[in-house]
Amino acid sequence: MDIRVGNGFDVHRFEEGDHVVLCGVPVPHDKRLAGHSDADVSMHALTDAIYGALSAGDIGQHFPPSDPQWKGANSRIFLQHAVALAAERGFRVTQADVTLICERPKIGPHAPAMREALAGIMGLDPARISVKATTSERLGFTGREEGIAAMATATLVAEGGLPPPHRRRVLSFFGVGFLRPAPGTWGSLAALPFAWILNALGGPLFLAICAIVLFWIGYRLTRAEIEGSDDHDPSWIVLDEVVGQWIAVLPVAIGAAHVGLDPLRLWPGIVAAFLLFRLFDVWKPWHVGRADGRGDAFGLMADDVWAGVFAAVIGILLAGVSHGVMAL
Ligand SMILES: Nc1ccn([C@@H]2O[C@H](COP(=O)(O)O)[C@@H](O)[C@H]2O)c(=O)n1
Ligand SMILES: C[C@@]1(CO)OP(=O)(O)OP(=O)(O)OC[C@H]1O
Repeated sequence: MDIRVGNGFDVHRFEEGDHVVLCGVPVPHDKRLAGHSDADVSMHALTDAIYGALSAGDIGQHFPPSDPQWKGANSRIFLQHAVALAAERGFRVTQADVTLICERPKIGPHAPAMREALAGIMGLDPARISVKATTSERLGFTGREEGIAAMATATLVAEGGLPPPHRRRVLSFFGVGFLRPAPGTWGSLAALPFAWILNALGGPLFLAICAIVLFWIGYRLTRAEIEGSDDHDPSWIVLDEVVGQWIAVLPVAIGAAHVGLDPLRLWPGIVAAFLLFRLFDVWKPWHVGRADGRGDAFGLMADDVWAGVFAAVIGILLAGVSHGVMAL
């Protein structure tokens, strides 16, 4: 694990105006901050803290004040760029601490909204963001209310393993999870041809082993993906549906192997495994709901395992009824 810490500092002077923008939140004031952009001094300090942790220069190098396209720009553009650059290099911002230095306006009442705003921009849990303020005891330029200074610290963590873009490719089953509507259903559908290929390659036991390995991969990658995020069950993660669907279809593969047929010949069984798995995954009865309720990476993967197991058991019962009782 690679942990980096960066700091940032910025100052903007006051000019005539009626509000300031701090951490993305408009705060009523009898002056405004002057700058080439929206002069969000706190967001600039935080952006620089992230660039600092990455040893990636500073905000002025990425967004030169001489460039007219940044005139009046919303500073979230700068912060988002820094977070994206971190992700590109395999880092996730896990914590940020911002201190504003000014006599006025009072920051305390706006701090919760500021934390929320930064969290939204950075895709981070607000609990991992701090916004605080101090006066400078009327000393210096901040004490004379000529401007606002801000300092910030950011912690970045690279987990090792797959960098985030590749991780997302795997977790979304190579983009299937981004199909809309019903990404889980698309994930289940996409799982079926791969189940057929794996079964053709090594039989039902090989398919079962692949499901176990994929569960472990999905768990590790999901844990890395949702750690520090407030979304603990992103809908685009469908690797769990792939594992569940493979489990659901296992009895069909075993049955086909038993009678020496291609599983495709048992297509009603495959359709039943698909529909039953979707039913249990959406309905979330008993263990499925309990696993889902854990709200962690293990639960995200395990609820589909249970849905797959339920679908497999009901599938076996239905097969028993149709072949045994009804002699179809
Ligand atoms: N612009 C500011 C400045 C300060 N605060 C809050 O007031 C507390 C006391 O400030 P000191 O400079 O005397 O330490 C400070 O801890 C902040 O909570 C503020 O909200 N806005
Ligand atoms: C943000 C940029 C963007 O043009 O301009 P300013 O709003 O003036 O902010 P500052 O922190 O002085 O400098 C960085 C610039 O890159």
